[in-house]
This record gives sequence, C-alpha cells and structure tokens, in this order.
Amino acid sequence: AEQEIQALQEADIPSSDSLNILDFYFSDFGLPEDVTAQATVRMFLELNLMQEFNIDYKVSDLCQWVLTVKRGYRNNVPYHNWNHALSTAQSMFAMLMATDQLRDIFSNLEILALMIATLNHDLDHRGVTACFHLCLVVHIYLHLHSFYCVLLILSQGSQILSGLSSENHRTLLHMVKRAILATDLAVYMERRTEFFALTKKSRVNWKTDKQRDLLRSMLMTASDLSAISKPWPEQKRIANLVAMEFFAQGDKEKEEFKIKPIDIMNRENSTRLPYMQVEYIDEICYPLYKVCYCYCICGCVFRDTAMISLLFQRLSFK
Ligand SMILES: CCCCn1ccc(=O)c2c(N)nc(-c3ccccc3)cc21
Ligand SMILES: [Zn+2]
Repeated sequence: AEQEIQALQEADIPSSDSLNILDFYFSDFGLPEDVTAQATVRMFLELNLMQEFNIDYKVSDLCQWVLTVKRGYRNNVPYHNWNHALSTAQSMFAMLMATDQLRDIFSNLEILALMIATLNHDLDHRGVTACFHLCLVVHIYLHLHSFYCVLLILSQGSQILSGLSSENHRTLLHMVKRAILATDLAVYMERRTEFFALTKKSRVNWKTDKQRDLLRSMLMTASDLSAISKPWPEQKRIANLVAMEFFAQGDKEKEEFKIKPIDIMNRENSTRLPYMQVEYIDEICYPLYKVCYCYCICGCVFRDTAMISLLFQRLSFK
C-alpha cells in the first residue's frame, strides 16, 4: 500500500479532458485501477477542494484517503464495487461542472460533502446479502456505509479535513451522512414527490437548509443510478452486473434459506429482465432525470440526449 500511495503522489495526474470525466457518458470500463485513483484526485483538484480546504494532497493526505476508500470496497462483488463508487462520484462531478447553476447554489463545503458521500456511499458492500427483506438490508447497510465512511474519515486522523474549523467539520459530517442515507431508494421514493413539486415552481432560490438537503439528496440518487442514463452499451453492461448480483442473492436464498427469491432476484426470470429494466426506467429513473438534468444543462440538451437514449433502449428491449 505504501508504494501505491507513493506512486499516486508522484504520478502526473491526467487532465479532466484526457480522462473524459466531464462527460455524462463517461465509462470507467477498462480504466486501469491506478488511473481510477488519479481520476478521483483530478476531480478534487478541478473542484478546487484542495486549495479551499487546504487538503495537501502531495503530502499524501488525499492520496492516502482515496486509496483507503478504494480498498474499502470488495472486488469480488459484480456491481457494488469501487468502479460503482467512482462512477457515482464522476456523475456528481459531471453534474456540478456542467453549468454554473449547481456551483452557484452549493457552498464549497456542500460540494466537498457530495464528493465524499458519492465515493463512500456503498463502502464495504457485500453484494445484496442473504435476506429477502431487501429494503431492510439496504436500510441497515446504508447506516453501516455511512458509519464506515465517517469512521474512515475520522480514523485517518481526518487528515484531509484537518484544515476545517470544528464548525465546518461537524456540518460536513452531518451532510455526508444525510447524503449517504439519501441513496436508499426507499428514502428517494418517499422524498421525490416534494422535490418534483418544488422544481415545478418557476423560481426556487434553494436558500433554506431543507431545500438544499432535498436537492443534495436527489442529486445523490441521480449520481447513484446514472448508469441508466448512459449510452446503451454501458447501460446494458451495468444492468447485467446488477442482475448478476441480484441473481447471486436469489441463489443464496434458495440454497441457504430454502425460500423462493423475489422476482428481480430469481434467475429463472432472466428472460423478463428487459421488461423489468423498462419498468425500472419508467417508475424509478425517468421522473428524476427528467428534472435533474434540467438543472445541470441549460437548454436541456443532455436531457433530450438522455431521453433519446432511454427511448432507444426501450425500443431495443421490445
Ligand atoms: C441495489 C439497487 C440497484 C439499483 N440499480 C442500479 C443501477 C442500475 O443500472 C440498475 C438497473 N439497470 N436495473 C435495476 C433493476 C433490475 C431489475 C429490477 C429492478 C431494478 C436496478 C439498478
Ligand atoms: Zn450505489
């Protein structure tokens, strides 16, 4: 691990353009592991989070922390691994950088919280473990992830946060926990109605803590599920990884618990996967991206592209 930190510290961090991390269609597929760590450092650099919070990444604070987070994920899990964490963070980064709108709304502390939360939100995920109450498991997990994340930050003697005032430190940890818990799909489904109603109003100034917390939470879900809004080959690849994880879960339930798994985890239903994907897009994803991308791309150019790619996917499923 020492030489990995050394290597990352001494590496010439590639530019955002050469890494394509500003793109909504970014894919980490085939990206060497050391480059994934460099891409993470590049995102923190690009957002000026180093200077703002004097995170001295050359002294290995940020490098060490990024590599510790990367190690916190299990590489024997098809979907909920470091690549998912990086993709989630990159989606948040791409939305924050797409126009000035979000960076005008959020403080630098909020941006730091969103980047830390996206990177850590599925820490130590074991794949959806053997318990047929998926929501219960996810719920417990997310508290575990956020607990791990906070531990990780504190356990590093919070070197990356040593530049923060105690007030900022406390506020940041609170926002990180809230953001990680927001990635629980049950929480998202419960809160999104309020968000959609709010965004229907002509001018929202996003000034109250409640509104800002809601917007941060919705952006966490938009980042977490962003694979669904990517060009078809990438979306299909991720959908298959998710299905692999779900079916492995279902197999475990059949063998160990002698119970019939729920539909989405039952390998016997794999022929219904296209239908389940369309339902997942229509019920869970589309309503959110319809709104979120409006806030990130003036003129909604990307929204149309995303919608076209989503519609294309639906057609290709049929
Ligand atoms: C554990 C939560 C995973 C959520 N998730 C994250 C990213 C994705 O890309 C996808 C996806 N493509 N499909 C599904 C899905 C498949 C069948 C039935 C219901 C949902 C889920 C999903
Ligand atoms: Zn996730």
